Amino acid sequence: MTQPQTVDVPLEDRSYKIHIGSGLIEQLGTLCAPFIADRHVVIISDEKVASHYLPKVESALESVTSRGNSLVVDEGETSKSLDTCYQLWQEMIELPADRKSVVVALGGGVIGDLAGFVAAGFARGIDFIQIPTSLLAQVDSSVGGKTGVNLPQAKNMVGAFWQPKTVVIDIDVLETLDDRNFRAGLAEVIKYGLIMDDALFTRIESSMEAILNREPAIITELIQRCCQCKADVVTEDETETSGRRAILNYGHTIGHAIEAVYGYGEYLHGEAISIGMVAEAEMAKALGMVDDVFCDRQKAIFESAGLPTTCPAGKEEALIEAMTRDKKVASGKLNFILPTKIGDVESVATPGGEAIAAALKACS
Ligand SMILES: NC(=O)c1ccc[n+]([C@@H]2O[C@H](COP(=O)([O-])OP(=O)(O)OC[C@H]3O[C@@H](n4cnc5c(N)ncnc54)[C@H](O)[C@@H]3O)[C@@H](O)[C@H]2O)c1
Ligand SMILES: O=C(O)C(=O)C[C@@H](O)[C@H](O)[C@H](O)COP(=O)(O)O
Ligand SMILES: [Zn+2]
Repeated sequence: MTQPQTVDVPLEDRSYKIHIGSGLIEQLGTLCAPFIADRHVVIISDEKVASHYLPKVESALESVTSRGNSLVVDEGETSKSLDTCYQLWQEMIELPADRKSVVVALGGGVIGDLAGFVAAGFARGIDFIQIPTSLLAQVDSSVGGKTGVNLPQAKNMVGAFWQPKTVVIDIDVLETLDDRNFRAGLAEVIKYGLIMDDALFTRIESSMEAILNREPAIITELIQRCCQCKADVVTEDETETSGRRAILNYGHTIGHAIEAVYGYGEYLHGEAISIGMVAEAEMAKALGMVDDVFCDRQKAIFESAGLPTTCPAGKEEALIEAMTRDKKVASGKLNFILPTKIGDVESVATPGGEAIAAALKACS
């Protein structure tokens, strides 16, 4: 077994390590011992992930604590709701969990965001650990401490910044992830190339076959590079105050609107932001920030990853309405993160109607 790689997230008293490698679920006891030894553990997972990995995780953690419970919710985006939080808080108080209990999020981004928020709210905040199992969660959502749930009107509208104590990424679990969800995770990987790492973008372009074949070396490399990119951004602007962290939102203004307008079921997050990035690049083109060459190259990489780049016409008004509820709206002005070249983006305050129309036309 090769040594796990680590990425540090230096955030003063909220600092933590991300461990990346093969066979790490078996090593969970050792990796998590500093945070869970002899403490009560509440593993939160979804039914699909639990069916594959819960017994293994429970048994690995039993080596460091004898007190633990597992709570399993339905799989899918609709579990990222206040109703599910309430249900989990009720179950935790009955266990009973207390302020020294530790939540372990075992699953994709839905479970990480949900369980993180459950931990942030329970007894005014208890420790939590991320064990991300989808590609999307391994490259993005498990890092950085954004936790929360959706409202029907707006994605991720209720939440908290709550950093995990550690993140353990076992690449072996990707074996059981279905193809559609694997490709959805690639949308966030491509995003990191587009917003801040042109070499990563070129690497993805030239390695798509190996990536889609899930060759461990390239997958480990992508996870490591994305986690490092995210750690760098989060370290600079943990709570999205200076604006630096907002670059991670490229494609998300339209992407989140698509997810909400279609009822959080039709499009996976990665699919919605793939369409969102294509549309927002058209907006940047309408503003003279990028040219056709950029837009074509970006669209081609999403197509080669098997990701959607359009959604049906007819929902433009609902999409605009949903965008007005984006968390990047400040003092009534909606900010978009738009590309200037591969590897760089800028924040643009309320582009004109023509640019927004160009973006929505590109969606359909
Ligand atoms: N907090 C953040 O910074 C951040 C960043 C990006 C995305 N997100 C959020 O993440 C969510 C999307 O995450 P996701 O795409 O992981 O969705 P998800 O958690 O629903 O997982 C996708 C599907 O894959 C299954 N699955 C997960 N791991 C598996 C495995 N190893 N084997 C078999 N099946 C597995 C799940 O059961 C689910 O059906 C969205 O809600 C999005 O808003 C948050
Ligand atoms: O971590 C961040 O910051 C991001 O923006 C990462 C995004 O990929 C992610 O989808 C995030 O949940 C979106 O955040 P939001 O603040 O727009 O809800
Ligand atoms: Zn995202």
